[in-house]
Amino acid sequence: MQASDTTAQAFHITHTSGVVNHTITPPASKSESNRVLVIDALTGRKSQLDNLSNARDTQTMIRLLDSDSNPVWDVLDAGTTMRFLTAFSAFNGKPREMTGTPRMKERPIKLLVDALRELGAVIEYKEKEGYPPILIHPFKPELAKTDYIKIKGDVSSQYITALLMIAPVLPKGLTIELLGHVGSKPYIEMTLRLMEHFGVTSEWKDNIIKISHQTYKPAQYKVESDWSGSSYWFSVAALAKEANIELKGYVKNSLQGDHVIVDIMDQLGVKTEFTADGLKLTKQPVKGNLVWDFTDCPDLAQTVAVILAAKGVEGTLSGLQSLRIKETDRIAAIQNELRKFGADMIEIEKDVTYKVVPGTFKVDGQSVHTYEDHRMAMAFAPLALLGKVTIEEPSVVNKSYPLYWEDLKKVGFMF
Ligand SMILES: O=C(O)C1=C[C@@H](OP(=O)(O)O)[C@@H](O)[C@H](O)C1
Ligand SMILES: C=C(OP(=O)(O)O)C(=O)O
Repeated sequence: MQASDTTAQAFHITHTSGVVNHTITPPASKSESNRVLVIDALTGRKSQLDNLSNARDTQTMIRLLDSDSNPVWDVLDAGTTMRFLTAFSAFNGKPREMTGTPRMKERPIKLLVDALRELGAVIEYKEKEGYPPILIHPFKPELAKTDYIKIKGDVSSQYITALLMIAPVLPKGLTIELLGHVGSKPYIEMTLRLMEHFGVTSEWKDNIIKISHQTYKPAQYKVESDWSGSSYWFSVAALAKEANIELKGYVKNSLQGDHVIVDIMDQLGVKTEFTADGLKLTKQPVKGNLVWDFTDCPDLAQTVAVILAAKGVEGTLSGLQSLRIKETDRIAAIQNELRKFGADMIEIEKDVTYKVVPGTFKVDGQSVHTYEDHRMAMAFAPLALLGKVTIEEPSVVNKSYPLYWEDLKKVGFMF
């Protein structure tokens, strides 16, 4: 079976030598790409955006922004595309239906819709109250009813990013008061830093972010490689017998919060050195059991849970509260699949804190169900360094890392 045959039902994967000494360029960040695309659309499309991601989520964003006259925008399973384009469309002056996959119809959007309604937007739910699909009626930014809104910070930062990006376009700008604990905070910081790159300043003090009415300025921007996507290479380095892996396209002062994978993996057996154009990963001894809060970096939780189990190290993962509303219920998915290998992730505090217990972890031909979640496939595939493993529905990786299987193949994984 070819790794490029993404229609295959399952990949049976092995790696005979266990040695990985290669250079890889992971895809560009879909989070950065999707932000600069929306900012560019609000700037009259005059910027030069380099190295946009080939992730399906970004390609969907590009395709939809290119079809402004299309009354139905189907984002498929892309959370950022759904949330960012909902706020964008609310003030675009055109009628629009925003829809997506069956799973997207289960991912909440109420907090964002409520905030946009307060601003004056007219939005209806087509099926279930609080969830896509939604119908957005024409409305102009000049008619915005308020310049101050409150929104809960602990459900999805994507709602906040969506509102921030349209804030300078509103006649009086927008002040957002974040209520409660703020999750995925580095993603909000990334938004503000990218807005600044395109000429818009903001002020964030305590729980209040203030943006005055301003005009975005076209600029050149080059998207960095994806740090969430790098995590699977940290996993390969951790599980290989020998590893010397170079990852291209990364910078030390990244806008992406997931660069904390460097610190997490420093404890779990991977040493990182920054090079002129990326990273070099080599093996080092595991330093001890891991205790980590994933509130700021939820997309790394699956990778780290699998590495802990495979390395036979216990670890406590907290801050997992947003995992249940992502591409799948990621807490249940990790538990189900780790159990197939003799390990477990046990509940310490419901929905928030879990402990990975390696138990009798062994890789011997198990089949991993991927729940339409790219990160389930990518987090479990490196286990092929320890034995034969099957990954079901491998095409799920297209959402963020379409060439993942080709890249694994380049470093000796066999399908
Ligand atoms: O803004 C972004 O680009 C993202 C924010 C995070 O979502 P939440 O804010 O919903 O945690 C993250 O999980 C997602 O993959 C990308
Ligand atoms: C949660 C993710 O994406 P989104 O919410 O944008 O669908 C992800 O890529 O892990």
